[in-house]
Amino acid sequence: MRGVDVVRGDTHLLRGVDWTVAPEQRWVVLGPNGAGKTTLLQLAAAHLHPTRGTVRLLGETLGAVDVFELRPRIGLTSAALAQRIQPAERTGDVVLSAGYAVVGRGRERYDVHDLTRAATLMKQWGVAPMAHRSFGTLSEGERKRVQIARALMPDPELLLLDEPGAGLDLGGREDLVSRLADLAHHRYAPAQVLVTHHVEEIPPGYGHALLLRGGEVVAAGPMEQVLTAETLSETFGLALQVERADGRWTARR
Ligand SMILES: Nc1ncnc2c1ncn2[C@@H]1O[C@H](COP(=O)(O)OP(=O)(O)OP(=O)(O)O)[C@@H](O)[C@H]1O
Repeated sequence: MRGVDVVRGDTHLLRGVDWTVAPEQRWVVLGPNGAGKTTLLQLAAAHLHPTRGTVRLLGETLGAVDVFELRPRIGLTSAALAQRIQPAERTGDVVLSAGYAVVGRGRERYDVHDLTRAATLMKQWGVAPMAHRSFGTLSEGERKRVQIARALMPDPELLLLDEPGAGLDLGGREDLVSRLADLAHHRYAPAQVLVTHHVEEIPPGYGHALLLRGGEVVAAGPMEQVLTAETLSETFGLALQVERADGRWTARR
């Protein structure tokens, strides 16, 4: 992104954003409520165009590419997408139908490759035993993992996770963080961008951070340089102490 503004009425949702994610990088986007994180991710998912500036995604420029060709190359999980999944949908179909970028299994035909990939991803994300259950009967943690398996189904080049830890209990969060850490360390995994409010949710293996406040970038770059008491305090508007131990981060007043 170069000089990106997103403006609605008189409000700047994003202002002057410059940001580059390289294929092998894993980024966390941190900021308080209303900072513009979801808006940033919507741009990165080719679901939104900038008002000003340039967004280049996977070698294509937004505005000069058919977004329907671009979107299957990008995996996205978000609360908004999760709401579109029918509670009665079979969990296995939620994952399987992602290959066709549809919610709800219709008349698509799946080959053995699709079925094998869906089964493998469901096993990796610990949801294989629920394949035959309806999505609506799953716990929040299980639903989150199903959504990530779904996002990975088309083998995307870029994976965008909007608050995957929201609504999870401590055990669910720790399980998710360790699975995301495994994915982060995987050599052939896609570039990854994870949006969160909490430094405790940063998986080991994520090396870069972008801090957002009021639609503007406070800091962006290698995690150790960016995630300091000073920048985090500025981002969240309160005096914070930041600590790192065994690859995990904590913050407190
Ligand atoms: N269409 C719109 N018109 C005006 N303001 C909008 C519009 N869409 C979003 N906003 C505002 O833009 C700001 C940024 O929203 P965004 O959802 O990107 O923030 P966020 O950082 O993801 O917040 P949260 O952490 O609460 O999810 C918010 O104040 C929101 O109310």
